[in-house]
Amino acid sequence: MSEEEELNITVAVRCRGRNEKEVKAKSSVVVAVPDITGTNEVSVNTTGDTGITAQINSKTYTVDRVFGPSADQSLIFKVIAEPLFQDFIKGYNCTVLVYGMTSTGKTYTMTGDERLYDGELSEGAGIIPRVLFKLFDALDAHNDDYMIKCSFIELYNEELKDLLDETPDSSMPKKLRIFDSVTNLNSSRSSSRNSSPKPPEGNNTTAKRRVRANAIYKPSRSPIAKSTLSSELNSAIHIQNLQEFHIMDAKEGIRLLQRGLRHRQVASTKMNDVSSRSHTIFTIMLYRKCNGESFRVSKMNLVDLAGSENISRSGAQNQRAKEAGSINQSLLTLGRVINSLADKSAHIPFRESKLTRLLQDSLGGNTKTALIATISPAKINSEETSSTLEYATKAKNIKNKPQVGSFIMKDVLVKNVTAELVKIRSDLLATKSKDGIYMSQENYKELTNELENYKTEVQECKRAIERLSTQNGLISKEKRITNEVNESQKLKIKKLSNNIEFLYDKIDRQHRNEQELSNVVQELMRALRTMQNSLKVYEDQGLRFQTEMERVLYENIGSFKHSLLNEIEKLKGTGEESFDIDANVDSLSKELNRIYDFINTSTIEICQKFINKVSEQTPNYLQDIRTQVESITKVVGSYSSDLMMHLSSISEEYNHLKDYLNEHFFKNNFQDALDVHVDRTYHQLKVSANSIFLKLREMMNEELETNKEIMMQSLKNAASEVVAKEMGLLDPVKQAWESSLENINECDKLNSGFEKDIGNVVGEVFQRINKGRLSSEIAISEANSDLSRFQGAFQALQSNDVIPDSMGGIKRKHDMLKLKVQDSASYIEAATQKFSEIDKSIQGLLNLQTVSQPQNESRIEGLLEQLDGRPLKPLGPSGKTPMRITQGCITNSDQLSLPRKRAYSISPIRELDGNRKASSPLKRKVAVDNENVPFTSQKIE
Ligand SMILES: Nc1ncnc2c1ncn2[C@@H]1O[C@H](COP(=O)(O)OP(=O)(O)OP(=O)(O)O)[C@@H](O)[C@H]1O
Repeated sequence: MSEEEELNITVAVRCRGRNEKEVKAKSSVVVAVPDITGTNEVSVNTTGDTGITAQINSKTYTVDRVFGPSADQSLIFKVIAEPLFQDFIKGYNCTVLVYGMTSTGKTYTMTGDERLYDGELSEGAGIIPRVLFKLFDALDAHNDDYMIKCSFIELYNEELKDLLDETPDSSMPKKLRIFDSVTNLNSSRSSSRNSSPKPPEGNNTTAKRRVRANAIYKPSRSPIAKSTLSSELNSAIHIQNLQEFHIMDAKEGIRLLQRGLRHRQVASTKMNDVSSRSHTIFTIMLYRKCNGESFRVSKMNLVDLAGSENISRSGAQNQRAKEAGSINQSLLTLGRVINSLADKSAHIPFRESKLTRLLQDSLGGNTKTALIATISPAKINSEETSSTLEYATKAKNIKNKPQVGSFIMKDVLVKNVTAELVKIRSDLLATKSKDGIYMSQENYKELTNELENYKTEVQECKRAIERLSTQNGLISKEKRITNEVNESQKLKIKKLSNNIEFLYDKIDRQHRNEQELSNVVQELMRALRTMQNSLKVYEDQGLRFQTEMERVLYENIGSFKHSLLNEIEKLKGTGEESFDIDANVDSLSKELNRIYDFINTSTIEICQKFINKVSEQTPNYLQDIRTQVESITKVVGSYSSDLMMHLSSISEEYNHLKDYLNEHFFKNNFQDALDVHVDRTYHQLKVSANSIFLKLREMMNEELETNKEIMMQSLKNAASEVVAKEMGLLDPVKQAWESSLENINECDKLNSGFEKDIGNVVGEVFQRINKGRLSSEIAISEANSDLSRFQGAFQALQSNDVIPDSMGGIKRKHDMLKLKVQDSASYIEAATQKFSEIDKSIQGLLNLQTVSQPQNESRIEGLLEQLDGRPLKPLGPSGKTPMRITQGCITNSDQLSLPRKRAYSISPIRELDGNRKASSPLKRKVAVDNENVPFTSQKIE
């Protein structure tokens, strides 16, 4: 490689396996890398898709080398660090950087396990320990003269710190300052950017001095005078006050590394338990004899950058956030520097941060540089992973012009080292001459003061320790007691928690019970409403039924009565008009049938509806039914008594008629038959009606009796009792429980009691419901059987042929009577004529009386005696002649040309003329033929 040849920065990616946190978070692997190495591509699928879409949504980055989770420390060293190391020992300045988000393995890669095991490194050792060991191995193998110095700096919050500085805390460590060196030993190779002013202490940096180091030179382990040698380097950057330590072997280098690491800023973050919060640079300076009198100077910077994480994701707060801010600020500038270098910009913003100033020579300078980007494979870090890879691929474009380092002449080197040695030796001599302790007066005083201060502090500390020990004893005792209390409280809490769980369970169950009860109550209310509606309908129907019954009965009874009265009137009249009992009897019969039908239909309908409703609804509303049925029963009772009244009034009317007929017309055996029929008919009617209503009433009563006190009331009581108890007990229990845990036990007891009660009550309710349902079912079946009995009764009533027979008999008898009445009427008519004739004769006789009174009188009397032999009765107030029909036989058949048949004697009682003497009765004897009325009166002589 020619010295002026440009060389790209080597960029490698190291992807670790998923760590514990990522596995716990079930964050999938979104980074595709080989298991160990073998490719230069890495792809990230930020969407987390799988399959083909994963490939489509993946982004691939190309770098120089990619290492997977199984790539070990030795492989990384071998592939990335060793080539640079080889260049380093050849005299090139080299830099290895690790960059990446927190917890991705930067420190692991750069330092790893730096401990020695039996003087050997472990497998986990990172680049720095490996370089140290490799370096001495290589140099010793070549048997060259060399000198090695190390420094270790940290950049934390934009402040530089010498990690190897062991200045006591009491004395202020000297501040490190960065200077751009203009005194390059090899000015022709110096960077054009190295134009900063010369550092103040750079007085020994004489240009281009060639020093031949002595091969036997063994530098002291004490730090070389500050800035003495560093100022002579051809480094572009000079750090004032930085201590550099000679090391004789790798172990010394390891110890320095460990010393520096102890001083490093670490903190625990959300993402890394031991997170490096700073950028560190471990620098190894190699002075290696190249030819004759000169030594080649080369430097190796091993840079562990702080995490490039997102502040919010790292959980950084306050100090951590500030750190993250400045870390990110430095990295941001680094990114801009990388971008500018990659884009070959005219201005490279190295001076914008200390980090970029320190790395100035490594990036785009004459250093050989490798960048290892560390990444996480997990999806949760995919954003940062992409960002890291963006950086890495950008950095890959940076070109450096690596150059072999500067030289230092052996004599200069020896002179400087000798001067240092002399100083150390004089110090040593002075120390020996003063009994092993040398110190300036000033230092001694300072130290004595410090010692006194320390003593005082120690005394104070002792007292504080004693105080604290006493306190500690007390606290320990208290702690023990508290622990015991805690334990017992924990037990109590556990117990209480169990109780609470148990109570929650109970409350849940109670809620469910409440819910069920409220559903039952709602059901009951619904059933009640339905029943009320149904009963309203029943009431209406009952009323309509009653009204209709009353109407029908009144109408029929009235019309029947009316027609009877008419007939009677007719009979009482002249007898000329015949009365039509047929029609009345027919209409009565029809009306009765209609009433029966109506009663039958209505009752069946009512009963059917009732039964349907009873069947439909739960038995719980029977109490209401009972009330309603009671009212129906009352209505029916009153209707029944009304009916009975009507029937008795009908019966009375019939009795009147019967009496009348008995008294005035029927003096024969028909009356008995008529009586029997009439009585039987009305008895039938009465019996049927009574039986209908008795049955109805019986049915209702039975219904009520059976279901009495069982259903509605008990269930209602039970339900309200349960709800009241529930509500009464639940609220206090809840409140008591919430207000105090101590009450929980009490609540528990109450709840147990309550649970028992409610169990009993609910059991009772269910028993009653079952009982009620059974009773209801029995009642329904009984009602059904009653209904069928009832229907049977109606059918029997309807198919009763006694009534029509009776009616037929009545009719026939009536016909017969009618004929007789007609006969009677004809007879009466004939008799009237006869009477007229007799009257005329009497008139004649009376006229004659004036002529021969005594004679006439005796003749009339004789005549009258011939007629009847009865005295004449005075006339009634109506002026009509009352008649009496007496069944008998005509005794004197010779006097009348009538067949010897049944005869009726008519005894008209006429009002006598005022002239006529009351004491002279007229007697007549009339013979009547049944069929014809050939009526002949005896001539009065
Ligand atoms: N490739 C790896 N193989 C095995 N363990 C690893 C690997 N990379 C990282 N680790 C482990 O992961 C943990 C975090 O790594 P490390 O501290 O090196 O991360 P970091 O990038 O330096 O984080 P920070 O920026 O916070 O300092 C450590 O316990 C380390 O041992």
